[in-house]
Amino acid sequence: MIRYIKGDLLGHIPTNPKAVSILAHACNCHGSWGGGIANVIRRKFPSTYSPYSRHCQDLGCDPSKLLGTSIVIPSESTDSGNIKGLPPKYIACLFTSDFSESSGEIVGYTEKAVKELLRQLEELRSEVSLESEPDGRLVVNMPKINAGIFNVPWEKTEAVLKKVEGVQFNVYVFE
Ligand SMILES: Nc1ncnc2c1ncn2[C@@H]1O[C@H](COP(=O)(O)OP(=O)(O)OC[C@H]2O[C@H](OP(=O)(O)O)[C@H](O)[C@@H]2O)[C@@H](O)[C@H]1O
Repeated sequence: MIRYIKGDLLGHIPTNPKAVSILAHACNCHGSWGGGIANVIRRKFPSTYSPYSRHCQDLGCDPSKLLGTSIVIPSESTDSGNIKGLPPKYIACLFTSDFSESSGEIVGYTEKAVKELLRQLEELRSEVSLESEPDGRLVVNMPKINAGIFNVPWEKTEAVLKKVEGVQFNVYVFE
């Protein structure tokens, strides 16, 4: 299920103030958050950049080992992107492209990475109170992933996200 919310993803506040919010974004395999929302996340949640970058280096920045996978990185409470009184946000990295993939390939990797993310979150929720809907479905907050620097028409990514069950996607639309 997709819910569109007008506004800045970084300003997301969960309905339950005790819940940990997941902010997901599309990542490359080079270990760089240079532009777009990745650069904003790097500035707002600096504690999450090294774990992302190290993860890429550890796998030799090898697209064949990274594309279609995801990692979840808890931010530090000292990161300026965290909101006072709320638990530190967790940043989810979806490895969807390495700049040489076609739109179709990016969409395929997006589906795999999102499903892997959900598997990780289902395990994590036994230890951490993750943001969820009243019916228990996990909530994943994201921008229109792939629709900027990765240059994939949003409708293609949207079609894939619509097929994923058991999760509520909050897609923030930055005006
Ligand atoms: N605060 C905000 N709240 C809500 N929505 C926001 C927003 N700020 C921007 N948007 C929108 O969010 C969509 C995605 O646009 P982006 O271009 O960011 O990401 P993308 O997924 O296409 O591409 C990933 C590569 O971008 C970087 O590349 P570099 O490092 O520079 O090489 C990464 O590292 C990857 O490699 C566009 O609709 C933006 O309008």
